[in-house]
Amino acid sequence: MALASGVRFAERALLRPWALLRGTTLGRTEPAAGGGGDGARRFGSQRVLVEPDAASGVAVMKLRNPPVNALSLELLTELVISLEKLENDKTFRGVILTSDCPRVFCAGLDLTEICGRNPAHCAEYWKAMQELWLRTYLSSLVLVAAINGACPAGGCIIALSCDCRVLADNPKYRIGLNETLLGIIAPFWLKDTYVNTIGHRASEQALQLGSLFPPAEALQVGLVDQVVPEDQVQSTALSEMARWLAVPDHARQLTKNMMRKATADRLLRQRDADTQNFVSFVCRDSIQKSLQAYLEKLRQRKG
Ligand SMILES: CCCCCCCCCC/C=C/CC(=O)SCCNC(=O)CCNC(=O)[C@H](O)C(C)(C)COP(=O)(O)OP(=O)(O)OC[C@H]1O[C@@H](n2cnc3c(N)ncnc32)[C@H](O)[C@@H]1OP(=O)(O)O
Repeated sequence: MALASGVRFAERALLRPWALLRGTTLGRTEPAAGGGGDGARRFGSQRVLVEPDAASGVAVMKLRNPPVNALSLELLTELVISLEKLENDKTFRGVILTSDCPRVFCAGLDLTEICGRNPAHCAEYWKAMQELWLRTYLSSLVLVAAINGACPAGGCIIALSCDCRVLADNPKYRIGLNETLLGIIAPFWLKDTYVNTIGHRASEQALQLGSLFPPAEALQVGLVDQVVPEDQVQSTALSEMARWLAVPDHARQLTKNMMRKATADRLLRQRDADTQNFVSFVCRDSIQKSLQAYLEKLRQRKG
């Protein structure tokens, strides 16, 4: 189903979220393997698998957009809706966000969504990206990122929007904002998220250099909170979750809001201008050429 253009993503998501899904099966509920009662039923969509555990109030949300969980418009939409669904269900207090794709947590923006596309599509795409960031950054739930693969750019931003990050100890699983290496610029709210996590000087250096940090360095700079052997990522994420859930919700939520609201408000105040900046920037011929060359390099690297 083609999406009507010109209508704000957020408005449509609030009014008729299902209409945003193209060829998806969001809302499907099926029993988890070996599961029995309601607490073991999983739901989700084509690209986001949700395994809820009502007893603990924690859901595991798995990104599954193979091969690399690139943030397509569909994946962004499904993530927003799944998160909203859990937020609205008072059974749930926490979400562990992880990947269902081997070796990659999330490859960031789906470059095919902004390469060779018209301005209206780029605008719609960017609004969806803004929406996901706002939802995750301000979520009332405890969000723990169980980073079980490479985590560049937009993938890093999703992880940084969580409250806590556990990274698998594998030198190939690098994390950071590498936009400059693609010839593009992280917008101010990505930069703000970085600064809020690792501080101004470290961000200044890492953003300009487009650094992707291997696990030990990511831990050292403060991009992640724990680095553990790969087979312990989920259990460590659950332990972290327990630590965060031990705090009364209202106190934790108000504190989170106090820490993050100003950063989110900055985007909310200039969301349309940010979209226009993005569109006019990525639609430049020179930027399109850079993106095209980068995609080509990725495709050739494989062979
Ligand atoms: C002045 C005003 C300023 C205005 C603001 C401007 C704002 C600009 C936008 C800023 C935001 C940017 C955020 C981003 O997220 S940009 C995206 C950056 N992402 C990357 O650089 C990651 C690229 N991918 C990789 O490094 C690797 O793929 C990987 C994630 C490490 C995994 O490696 P692996 O070896 O397992 O897999 P392959 O490399 O072989 O990839 C498999 C196929 O997937 C395709 N692919 C990979 N990444 C992407 C992607 N991000 N988008 C689309 N497609 C991707 C790859 O080409 C392979 O495809 P193929 O099978 O067809 O060959």
